[in-house]
Amino acid sequence: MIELMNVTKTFTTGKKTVEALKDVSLRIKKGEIYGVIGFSGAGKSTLIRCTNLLERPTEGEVLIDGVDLTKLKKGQLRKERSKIGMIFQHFNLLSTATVYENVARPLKLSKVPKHEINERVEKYLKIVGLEEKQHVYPAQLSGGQKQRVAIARALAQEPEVLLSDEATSALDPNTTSSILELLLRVNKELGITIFLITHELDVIQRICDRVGVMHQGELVEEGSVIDVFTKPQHPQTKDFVFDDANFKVPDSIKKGLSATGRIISLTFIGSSSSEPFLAAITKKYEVVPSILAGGIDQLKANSVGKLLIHLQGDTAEVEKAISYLEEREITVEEVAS
Ligand SMILES: Nc1ncnc2c1ncn2[C@@H]1O[C@H](COP(=O)(O)OP(=O)(O)OP(=O)(O)O)[C@@H](O)[C@H]1O
Repeated sequence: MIELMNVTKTFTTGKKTVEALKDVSLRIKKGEIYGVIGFSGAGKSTLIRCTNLLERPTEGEVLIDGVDLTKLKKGQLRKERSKIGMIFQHFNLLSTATVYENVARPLKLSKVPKHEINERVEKYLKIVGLEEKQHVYPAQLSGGQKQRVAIARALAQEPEVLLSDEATSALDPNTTSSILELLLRVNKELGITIFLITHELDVIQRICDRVGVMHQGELVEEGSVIDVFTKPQHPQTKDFVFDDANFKVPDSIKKGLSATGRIISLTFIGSSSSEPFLAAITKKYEVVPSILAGGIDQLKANSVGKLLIHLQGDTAEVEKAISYLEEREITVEEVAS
Protein backbone atom coordinates (compact mmCIF):
# COMPACT_ATOMS: atom_id res chain seq x y z
CA MET A 1 0.00 0.00 0.00
CA ILE A 2 2.65 2.57 1.12
CA GLU A 3 6.21 1.84 0.20
CA LEU A 4 9.14 4.11 0.89
CA MET A 5 12.23 2.88 -0.89
CA ASN A 6 15.69 4.19 0.00
CA VAL A 7 14.35 7.62 0.84
CA THR A 8 16.93 10.29 1.61
CA LYS A 9 16.21 13.92 2.43
CA THR A 10 18.91 16.53 2.75
CA PHE A 11 18.18 20.12 3.78
CA THR A 12 20.66 22.79 2.86
CA THR A 13 20.49 26.18 4.52
CA GLY A 14 23.39 28.42 3.59
CA LYS A 15 26.49 26.35 4.12
CA LYS A 16 24.80 23.99 6.55
CA THR A 17 23.57 20.60 5.39
CA VAL A 18 21.29 18.36 7.44
CA GLU A 19 20.63 14.77 6.43
CA ALA A 20 17.13 14.46 7.89
CA LEU A 21 16.48 11.02 6.31
CA LYS A 22 19.21 8.54 5.49
CA ASP A 23 18.19 5.74 3.16
CA VAL A 24 14.87 4.93 4.83
CA SER A 25 12.82 2.04 3.49
CA LEU A 26 9.54 0.82 4.91
CA ARG A 27 6.38 -0.86 3.76
CA ILE A 28 2.93 -0.31 5.26
CA LYS A 29 0.25 -2.86 4.49
CA LYS A 30 -3.30 -2.00 3.52
CA GLY A 31 -5.51 -1.73 6.58
CA GLU A 32 -2.82 -1.57 9.22
CA ILE A 33 -1.88 1.13 11.70
CA TYR A 34 1.84 1.76 11.48
CA GLY A 35 3.56 4.13 13.90
CA VAL A 36 7.01 5.67 13.81
CA ILE A 37 8.45 6.74 17.13
CA GLY A 38 11.54 8.84 17.73
CA PHE A 39 12.88 11.66 19.84
CA SER A 40 12.81 15.26 18.65
CA GLY A 41 14.95 15.78 15.54
CA ALA A 42 14.97 12.08 14.59
CA GLY A 43 13.38 12.86 11.23
CA LYS A 44 9.77 11.75 11.85
CA SER A 45 8.03 14.84 10.44
CA THR A 46 10.27 14.82 7.39
CA LEU A 47 9.45 11.15 6.86
CA ILE A 48 5.69 11.59 7.00
CA ARG A 49 5.83 14.76 4.87
CA CYS A 50 7.81 12.84 2.25
CA THR A 51 5.01 10.26 2.14
CA ASN A 52 2.59 12.69 0.48
CA LEU A 53 5.35 14.75 -1.08
CA LEU A 54 4.67 17.83 1.06
CA GLU A 55 8.43 17.45 1.19
CA ARG A 56 10.12 16.05 -1.92
CA PRO A 57 12.72 13.36 -1.14
CA THR A 58 16.25 14.13 -2.31
CA GLU A 59 16.52 10.49 -3.40
CA GLY A 60 14.35 7.40 -3.32
CA GLU A 61 10.85 6.36 -4.26
CA VAL A 62 7.47 6.84 -2.60
CA LEU A 63 4.91 4.34 -3.83
CA ILE A 64 1.21 4.45 -3.02
CA ASP A 65 -0.58 1.39 -4.38
CA GLY A 66 2.45 0.79 -6.61
CA VAL A 67 2.44 4.32 -8.12
CA ASP A 68 5.68 6.26 -7.55
CA LEU A 69 4.61 9.77 -6.53
CA THR A 70 8.06 11.22 -7.17
CA LYS A 71 7.68 10.51 -10.90
CA LEU A 72 4.26 12.13 -11.39
CA LYS A 73 3.40 15.42 -13.09
CA LYS A 74 1.46 18.04 -11.11
CA GLY A 75 -2.05 17.00 -12.22
CA GLN A 76 -1.46 13.28 -11.69
CA LEU A 77 0.14 13.98 -8.32
CA ARG A 78 -2.91 15.95 -7.20
CA LYS A 79 -5.10 12.99 -8.14
CA GLU A 80 -2.95 10.44 -6.30
CA ARG A 81 -2.68 12.75 -3.30
CA SER A 82 -6.45 12.74 -2.92
CA LYS A 83 -6.01 9.16 -1.67
CA ILE A 84 -4.04 10.52 1.29
CA GLY A 85 -5.56 12.56 4.13
CA MET A 86 -3.48 14.21 6.82
CA ILE A 87 -3.93 15.52 10.36
CA PHE A 88 -1.51 17.66 12.34
CA GLN A 89 -0.47 18.42 15.92
CA HIS A 90 -1.94 21.94 15.78
CA PHE A 91 -5.02 20.99 13.76
CA ASN A 92 -4.43 23.58 10.96
CA LEU A 93 -8.07 24.76 10.89
CA LEU A 94 -9.18 28.00 9.28
CA SER A 95 -10.05 30.23 12.22
CA THR A 96 -12.33 32.49 10.16
CA ALA A 97 -14.45 29.60 8.87
CA THR A 98 -17.13 27.59 10.67
CA VAL A 99 -16.72 23.88 11.37
CA TYR A 100 -18.93 23.15 8.33
CA GLU A 101 -16.81 25.39 6.09
CA ASN A 102 -13.56 23.88 7.36
CA VAL A 103 -14.70 20.45 6.26
CA ALA A 104 -16.42 21.64 3.07
CA ARG A 105 -13.75 23.95 1.66
CA PRO A 106 -11.25 21.33 0.43
CA LEU A 107 -14.15 19.50 -1.21
CA LYS A 108 -15.16 22.67 -3.06
CA LEU A 109 -11.55 23.05 -4.21
CA SER A 110 -11.65 19.45 -5.46
CA LYS A 111 -14.85 20.32 -7.35
CA VAL A 112 -17.04 17.80 -5.56
CA PRO A 113 -20.74 18.47 -6.52
CA LYS A 114 -22.59 20.69 -4.02
CA HIS A 115 -25.17 18.15 -2.84
CA GLU A 116 -22.39 15.61 -2.27
CA ILE A 117 -20.39 18.12 -0.25
CA ASN A 118 -23.39 18.55 2.02
CA GLU A 119 -23.83 14.82 2.43
CA ARG A 120 -20.15 14.20 3.13
CA VAL A 121 -19.80 17.04 5.64
CA GLU A 122 -22.80 15.77 7.59
CA LYS A 123 -21.69 12.16 7.40
CA TYR A 124 -18.15 12.76 8.62
CA LEU A 125 -19.05 15.31 11.29
CA LYS A 126 -21.43 12.67 12.62
CA ILE A 127 -18.69 10.02 12.61
CA VAL A 128 -16.43 12.27 14.68
CA GLY A 129 -19.33 13.19 16.97
CA LEU A 130 -19.59 16.88 16.09
CA GLU A 131 -22.80 17.13 14.08
CA GLU A 132 -24.11 19.67 16.60
CA LYS A 133 -21.18 22.01 16.10
CA GLN A 134 -21.48 22.69 12.37
CA HIS A 135 -22.03 26.41 12.76
CA VAL A 136 -19.48 27.30 15.41
CA TYR A 137 -15.97 28.63 14.84
CA PRO A 138 -12.78 26.79 15.87
CA ALA A 139 -12.10 29.28 18.69
CA GLN A 140 -15.26 28.00 20.41
CA LEU A 141 -14.00 24.40 20.43
CA SER A 142 -11.72 22.46 22.77
CA GLY A 143 -8.44 21.01 21.48
CA GLY A 144 -9.98 17.56 21.14
CA GLN A 145 -12.97 18.93 19.23
CA LYS A 146 -10.64 20.85 16.90
CA GLN A 147 -8.77 17.64 16.15
CA ARG A 148 -12.09 15.92 15.45
CA VAL A 149 -12.92 18.62 12.90
CA ALA A 150 -9.50 18.08 11.31
CA ILE A 151 -10.18 14.33 11.19
CA ALA A 152 -13.61 14.92 9.61
CA ARG A 153 -11.98 17.24 7.06
CA ALA A 154 -9.43 14.57 6.16
CA LEU A 155 -12.06 11.79 5.99
CA ALA A 156 -14.44 13.85 3.87
CA GLN A 157 -11.96 13.52 1.00
CA GLU A 158 -12.58 9.76 1.34
CA PRO A 159 -8.89 8.84 1.40
CA GLU A 160 -7.38 5.36 1.55
CA VAL A 161 -4.62 6.47 3.86
CA LEU A 162 -4.57 8.83 6.83
CA LEU A 163 -1.25 10.39 7.83
CA SER A 164 -1.08 11.62 11.40
CA ASP A 165 1.69 14.02 12.39
CA GLU A 166 1.75 14.02 16.22
CA ALA A 167 -2.05 14.38 16.26
CA THR A 168 -2.38 13.92 20.03
CA SER A 169 0.77 15.70 21.20
CA ALA A 170 -1.03 18.94 22.07
CA LEU A 171 -3.86 17.17 23.94
CA ASP A 172 -4.35 16.14 27.58
CA PRO A 173 -4.36 12.41 28.45
CA ASN A 174 -8.16 11.98 28.45
CA THR A 175 -8.60 13.78 25.16
CA THR A 176 -5.69 11.81 23.72
CA SER A 177 -7.51 8.60 24.64
CA SER A 178 -10.70 9.66 22.92
CA ILE A 179 -8.85 10.72 19.74
CA LEU A 180 -6.96 7.40 19.71
CA GLU A 181 -10.28 5.56 20.06
CA LEU A 182 -11.60 7.55 17.11
CA LEU A 183 -8.54 6.67 14.99
CA LEU A 184 -9.02 2.99 15.85
CA ARG A 185 -12.65 3.25 14.73
CA VAL A 186 -11.68 5.01 11.51
CA ASN A 187 -9.22 2.21 10.78
CA LYS A 188 -11.60 -0.59 11.64
CA GLU A 189 -14.93 0.68 10.35
CA LEU A 190 -13.82 2.68 7.33
CA GLY A 191 -10.86 0.42 6.50
CA ILE A 192 -8.46 3.35 6.29
CA THR A 193 -4.74 2.60 6.58
CA ILE A 194 -3.09 4.86 9.17
CA PHE A 195 0.53 5.98 9.19
CA LEU A 196 1.36 8.04 12.26
CA ILE A 197 4.40 9.59 13.85
CA THR A 198 4.72 10.28 17.55
CA HIS A 199 7.21 10.70 20.35
CA GLU A 200 4.77 9.07 22.80
CA LEU A 201 5.19 5.39 23.47
CA ASP A 202 1.65 5.21 24.74
CA VAL A 203 0.22 6.06 21.31
CA ILE A 204 2.16 3.21 19.73
CA GLN A 205 1.09 0.80 22.48
CA ARG A 206 -2.57 1.59 22.24
CA ILE A 207 -3.34 1.60 18.55
CA CYS A 208 -0.46 0.47 16.34
CA ASP A 209 0.00 -2.95 14.75
CA ARG A 210 3.59 -2.32 13.74
CA VAL A 211 6.18 0.21 14.79
CA GLY A 212 9.36 1.70 13.38
CA VAL A 213 11.94 3.45 15.54
CA MET A 214 13.80 6.44 14.11
CA HIS A 215 17.11 7.78 15.31
CA GLN A 216 19.21 10.45 13.62
CA GLY A 217 17.47 10.09 10.27
CA GLU A 218 17.60 6.29 10.18
CA LEU A 219 14.97 3.66 10.75
CA VAL A 220 16.92 1.66 13.31
CA GLU A 221 14.34 -0.99 14.20
CA GLU A 222 10.91 -2.13 13.14
CA GLY A 223 8.52 -4.96 13.78
CA SER A 224 5.19 -5.87 15.35
CA VAL A 225 4.49 -3.77 18.44
CA ILE A 226 4.55 -6.86 20.66
CA ASP A 227 7.97 -7.99 19.36
CA VAL A 228 9.55 -4.57 19.61
CA PHE A 229 8.16 -4.15 23.13
CA THR A 230 9.22 -7.47 24.49
CA LYS A 231 12.52 -7.84 22.62
CA PRO A 232 13.85 -4.38 21.83
CA GLN A 233 17.21 -4.60 20.05
CA HIS A 234 18.52 -1.13 19.33
CA PRO A 235 19.70 1.05 22.27
CA GLN A 236 17.28 3.77 21.15
CA THR A 237 14.35 1.35 21.27
CA LYS A 238 15.44 0.19 24.71
CA ASP A 239 15.46 3.82 25.83
CA PHE A 240 11.80 4.12 24.86
CA VAL A 241 10.67 0.77 26.19
CA PHE A 242 12.49 0.95 29.51
CA ASP A 243 12.04 4.69 30.04
CA ASP A 244 9.23 4.36 32.54
CA ALA A 245 9.36 6.60 35.60
CA ASN A 246 7.82 3.86 37.75
CA PHE A 247 10.64 1.52 36.83
CA LYS A 248 13.50 3.85 37.68
CA VAL A 249 15.54 2.91 40.74
CA PRO A 250 16.74 6.01 42.61
CA ASP A 251 20.56 6.19 42.61
CA SER A 252 20.71 6.16 46.40
CA ILE A 253 18.87 2.80 46.54
CA LYS A 254 20.61 1.39 43.46
CA LYS A 255 24.03 1.57 45.08
CA GLY A 256 22.99 -0.48 48.10
CA LEU A 257 21.11 -3.07 46.03
CA SER A 258 23.95 -3.48 43.53
CA ALA A 259 26.30 -4.36 46.37
CA THR A 260 24.13 -7.33 47.35
CA GLY A 261 22.89 -8.62 43.97
CA ARG A 262 21.76 -7.63 40.49
CA ILE A 263 18.91 -5.38 39.48
CA ILE A 264 17.15 -6.71 36.40
CA SER A 265 14.00 -5.89 34.49
CA LEU A 266 11.83 -8.68 33.10
CA THR A 267 9.43 -8.19 30.20
CA PHE A 268 6.97 -10.86 29.15
CA ILE A 269 3.86 -11.36 27.03
CA GLY A 270 0.53 -11.65 28.85
CA SER A 271 0.10 -15.42 28.81
CA SER A 272 3.44 -16.13 30.49
CA SER A 273 2.58 -13.61 33.20
CA SER A 274 0.40 -16.20 34.90
CA GLU A 275 3.35 -18.59 35.29
CA PRO A 276 4.94 -18.41 38.72
CA PHE A 277 8.45 -18.03 37.33
CA LEU A 278 9.84 -16.18 40.36
CA ALA A 279 8.74 -19.01 42.61
CA ALA A 280 10.30 -21.46 40.14
CA ILE A 281 13.74 -19.81 40.17
CA THR A 282 13.69 -19.61 43.94
CA LYS A 283 12.99 -23.34 44.13
CA LYS A 284 15.46 -24.40 41.43
CA TYR A 285 18.42 -22.16 42.23
CA GLU A 286 20.06 -20.57 45.23
CA VAL A 287 18.65 -17.14 44.48
CA VAL A 288 16.39 -14.71 46.30
CA PRO A 289 14.35 -12.38 44.08
CA SER A 290 12.72 -9.27 45.55
CA ILE A 291 10.22 -7.26 43.55
CA LEU A 292 11.05 -3.56 43.25
CA ALA A 293 8.29 -2.58 40.81
CA GLY A 294 5.75 -4.25 38.55
CA GLY A 295 3.00 -3.50 36.07
CA ILE A 296 1.09 -4.61 33.00
CA ASP A 297 0.91 -2.57 29.78
CA GLN A 298 -2.11 -3.11 27.58
CA LEU A 299 -1.14 -3.13 23.91
CA LYS A 300 -3.70 -3.09 21.10
CA ALA A 301 -4.01 -6.89 21.00
CA ASN A 302 -1.90 -8.14 23.89
CA SER A 303 -0.73 -7.36 27.35
CA VAL A 304 2.90 -7.08 28.36
CA GLY A 305 4.04 -7.60 31.93
CA LYS A 306 7.03 -5.80 33.39
CA LEU A 307 8.85 -6.54 36.61
CA LEU A 308 11.85 -4.91 38.14
CA ILE A 309 13.57 -7.24 40.56
CA HIS A 310 16.62 -7.48 42.75
CA LEU A 311 18.22 -10.90 42.40
CA GLN A 312 20.45 -12.03 45.21
CA GLY A 313 22.70 -15.08 45.09
CA ASP A 314 26.13 -16.15 43.95
CA THR A 315 27.11 -15.29 40.38
CA ALA A 316 26.73 -18.77 38.89
CA GLU A 317 23.29 -19.32 40.45
CA VAL A 318 22.07 -15.90 39.33
CA GLU A 319 23.29 -16.62 35.78
CA LYS A 320 21.42 -19.95 35.78
CA ALA A 321 18.25 -18.27 37.00
CA ILE A 322 18.54 -15.64 34.25
CA SER A 323 19.02 -18.35 31.59
CA TYR A 324 15.93 -20.14 32.94
CA LEU A 325 13.90 -16.94 32.54
CA GLU A 326 15.23 -16.28 29.04
CA GLU A 327 14.34 -19.82 27.96
CA ARG A 328 10.77 -18.93 28.87
CA GLU A 329 10.71 -16.04 26.39
CA ILE A 330 11.14 -13.50 29.15
CA THR A 331 13.32 -10.57 28.13
CA VAL A 332 15.91 -9.94 30.81
CA GLU A 333 17.67 -6.58 30.87
CA GLU A 334 20.25 -5.62 33.46
CA VAL A 335 19.73 -2.21 35.01
CA ALA A 336 23.09 -0.40 35.05
CA SER A 337 24.44 0.02 38.56
N1 LIG B 1 12.82 22.74 6.33
C1 LIG B 1 13.94 22.40 6.94
N2 LIG B 1 15.11 23.05 6.71
C2 LIG B 1 16.25 22.68 7.33
N3 LIG B 1 16.34 21.67 8.22
C3 LIG B 1 15.21 20.99 8.51
C4 LIG B 1 13.95 21.30 7.89
N4 LIG B 1 13.01 20.46 8.36
C5 LIG B 1 13.64 19.64 9.24
N5 LIG B 1 14.96 19.96 9.33
C6 LIG B 1 15.98 19.27 10.14
O1 LIG B 1 15.88 17.88 9.88
C7 LIG B 1 16.05 17.13 11.08
C8 LIG B 1 14.83 16.25 11.32
O2 LIG B 1 13.73 17.09 11.61
P1 LIG B 1 12.23 16.54 11.80
O3 LIG B 1 11.35 17.74 12.08
O4 LIG B 1 11.90 15.68 10.67
O5 LIG B 1 12.40 15.67 13.11
P2 LIG B 1 11.28 15.13 14.11
O6 LIG B 1 11.68 13.77 14.53
O7 LIG B 1 9.94 15.30 13.48
O8 LIG B 1 11.43 16.12 15.32
P3 LIG B 1 10.30 17.04 16.04
O9 LIG B 1 9.40 16.07 16.75
O10 LIG B 1 11.09 17.91 16.96
O11 LIG B 1 9.64 17.80 14.92
C9 LIG B 1 16.31 18.14 12.19
O12 LIG B 1 17.70 18.26 12.36
C10 LIG B 1 15.71 19.41 11.64
O13 LIG B 1 16.37 20.53 12.16
